Amino acid sequence: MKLAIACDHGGFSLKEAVKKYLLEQEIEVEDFGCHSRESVDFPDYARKVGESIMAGKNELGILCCGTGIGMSIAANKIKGIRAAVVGDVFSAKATREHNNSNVLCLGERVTGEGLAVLIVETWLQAEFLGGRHEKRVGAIGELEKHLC
Ligand SMILES: O=C(CO)[C@H](O)[C@H](O)[C@H](O)COP(=O)(O)O
Repeated sequence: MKLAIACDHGGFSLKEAVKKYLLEQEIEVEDFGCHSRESVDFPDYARKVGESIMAGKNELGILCCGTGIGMSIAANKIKGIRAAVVGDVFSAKATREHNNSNVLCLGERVTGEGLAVLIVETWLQAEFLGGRHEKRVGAIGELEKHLC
């Protein structure tokens, strides 16, 4: 599996920790930056990850910022991206099983490194359940077509 990862300055340390974990699991990671604590704008990085997924270059993405919220708002503007801010293990599993989320957003100023890695592990191991959720995820796609 190929995974895209990125952060802003507020999520830099967490991105590095998550990346280290992923590489230890022998998961192929494409790192879109940033690469330091120098202030940057998170939408630029959400865009890089979202576009790489929609172009088929990566299957899933992980975005880290201070809260995870700005990254998720930005990533969800890209058609086909279902980004979820997650701060607990239950939601990590549910957002794959029910929402088929393809981007996980984490907040370094909110979630400790140990929990964040557990969230990543849980999110990657969970699978979309389909069934009744298929129709609902499809309805999200309809919203992207501006039908309402
Ligand atoms: O966008 C965010 C909040 O949703 C991220 O947490 C950013 O990392 C944060 O806004 C950056 O804030 P800073 O004061 O410029 O470090």
